[in-house]
Amino acid sequence: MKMDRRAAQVTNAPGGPEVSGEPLEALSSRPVHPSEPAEGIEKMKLLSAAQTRALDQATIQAQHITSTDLMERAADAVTSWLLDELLLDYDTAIHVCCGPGNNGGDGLAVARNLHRAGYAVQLWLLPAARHSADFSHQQQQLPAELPAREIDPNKLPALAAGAVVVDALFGTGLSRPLAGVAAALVRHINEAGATVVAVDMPSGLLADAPQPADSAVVRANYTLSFELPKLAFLLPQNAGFVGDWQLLPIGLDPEVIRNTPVDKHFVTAEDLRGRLPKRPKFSHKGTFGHALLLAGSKGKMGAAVLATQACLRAGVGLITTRVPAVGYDILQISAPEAMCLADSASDHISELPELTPYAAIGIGPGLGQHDDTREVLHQLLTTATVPLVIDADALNLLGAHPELQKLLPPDSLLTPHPKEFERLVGEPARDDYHRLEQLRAFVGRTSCYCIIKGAYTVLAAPDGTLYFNSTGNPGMATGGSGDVLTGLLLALRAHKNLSPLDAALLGLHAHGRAGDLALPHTGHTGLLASDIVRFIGPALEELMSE
Ligand SMILES: NC(=O)C1=CN([C@@H]2O[C@H](COP(=O)(O)OP(=O)(O)OC[C@H]3O[C@@H](n4cnc5c(N)ncnc54)[C@H](OP(=O)(O)O)[C@@H]3O)[C@@H](O)[C@H]2O)[C@@H](O)CC1
Ligand SMILES: Nc1ncnc2c1ncn2[C@@H]1O[C@H](COP(=O)(O)OP(=O)(O)O)[C@@H](O)[C@H]1O
Ligand SMILES: [K+]
Repeated sequence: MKMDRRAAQVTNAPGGPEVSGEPLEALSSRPVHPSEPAEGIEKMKLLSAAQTRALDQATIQAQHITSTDLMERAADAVTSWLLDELLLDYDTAIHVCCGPGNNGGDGLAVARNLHRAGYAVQLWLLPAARHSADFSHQQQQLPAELPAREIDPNKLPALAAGAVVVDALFGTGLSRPLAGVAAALVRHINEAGATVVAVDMPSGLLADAPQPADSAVVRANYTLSFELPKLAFLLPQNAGFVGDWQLLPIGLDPEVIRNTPVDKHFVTAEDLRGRLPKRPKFSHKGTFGHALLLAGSKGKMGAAVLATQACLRAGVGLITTRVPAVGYDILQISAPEAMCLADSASDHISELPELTPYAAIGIGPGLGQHDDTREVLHQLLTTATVPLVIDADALNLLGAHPELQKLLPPDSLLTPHPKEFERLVGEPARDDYHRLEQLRAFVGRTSCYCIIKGAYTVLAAPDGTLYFNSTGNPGMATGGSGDVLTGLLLALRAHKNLSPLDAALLGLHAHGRAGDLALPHTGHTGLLASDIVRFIGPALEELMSE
């Protein structure tokens, strides 16, 4: 079976265990009402560990197969990946470490497959009082020439740096932090310098909740998960455990997946393709809306320029950009397609223009936090009747003056990075899971859409449903990328045939995709925000209806 090429990859950002918190599932049962999400955004649901186990069982029933059959599919997929992607040599030492449950059962079947194919497998079992039925079945299938040795805590296996370790200790059945021999073995694996491939989950990592700070968790180079990603893979704090993650299809039942209610999605190109209306033959600039952008201050005019250019490249009909007087020439020269309204103040924006002509309004990039500008934001929040996109210093002003948050028109779209989000809610997050709860509470309180930017930017809809973006790359971690996103989102919010949710999802996807399309021309290091602007057009074209 071949690897699913849809899989995204995690950057190897510094990651590590952080402080523990209340499990996300427990917290999320409070304010959130898992609802059917936007029609059709369902290709990659993020299931809880319990839902994943239920899906395995439901697949077994629906397809009239045994749990062993499903395990064999999983083991075949892992074996093929190891052979095709890791390009194992026959003399590479492969250590398969198995726990007592079905994750261990997967490992036993992988070890058997590799042994039969002629590879140098050593099989290690964690001592346990009980084993799952499928584990025991797999153990009986082992050929006599493949001995399974029990791990001796006083003599842990010697793992050479060039070896491959297949971590099949624990998967979705992890019920508590690892201790004793399991924890010792995990720490031993982490120190060995071998290539570590985790089956389904890095052992010790929970699928959907944080574990205590000092827990033993496998630090995998690769995590091979089945069919659907897990929430844990998308959070920066777990990057050092998960490594590059890949999804291997094992034929889990699509009907059951469709009927499983979730409140978290991993949004793929497949979900969004065709959602951007094609430009009609007889369209004119009025068809695509007139956007107003309030941006820039002395020394930060680049933000206004990038957001304006991005808005234009994202197909807005017209854009007018309000800038301080100092920015007038700069904007007119660098974005000749835009109209420019200069403020009477030289260095900051001090007056709100007449709002009647506009279909959507963006505010924030390079704005500064002058008192006059705060007053402009206040007036905007109280008078605007069209969609708002709020970014950067406009968010910082909302954080510094929380009373303004009560004025946010419903369905506004806020675009903070984690630090801006912290200022907005006025409290640091304990960890990435807690931050998601803060995000859900914020959108619930304000009836707005809000994202938190990052490698997997997450969008929260007012009902608390979370949508993780799947595009983008670390080259985009560069000044101005966020300004480009604001301009792009503004254009899509000005589009009269897009819902607020579709505009946000399309914008996030196209932004990351534009960064991905720029990459072959620039490399990660040389990628600039203006390169993202250049590829917005092609990125949006991929999402356009026929
Ligand atoms: N279902 C299917 O058909 C398919 C499932 N698949 C595979 O199954 C995996 C899930 O298997 P699973 O449910 O058996 O759980 P698993 O992760 O092996 O661990 C459970 C065992 O560990 C124990 N245990 C838990 N925490 C512990 C701790 N901290 N320290 C020590 N022990 C601990 C726990 O014992 P208990 O909690 O009862 O004490 C129990 O014995 C999944 O990730 C995928 O790889 C695939 O083959 C596809 C088909
Ligand atoms: N490692 C990464 N992978 C994918 N996208 C990234 C990564 N780092 C940053 N980005 C994207 O780049 C943008 C950065 O935004 P922001 O932090 O506001 O930058 P700035 O304030 O400089 O404009 C966000 O859209 C974010 O999702
Ligand atoms: K594992």
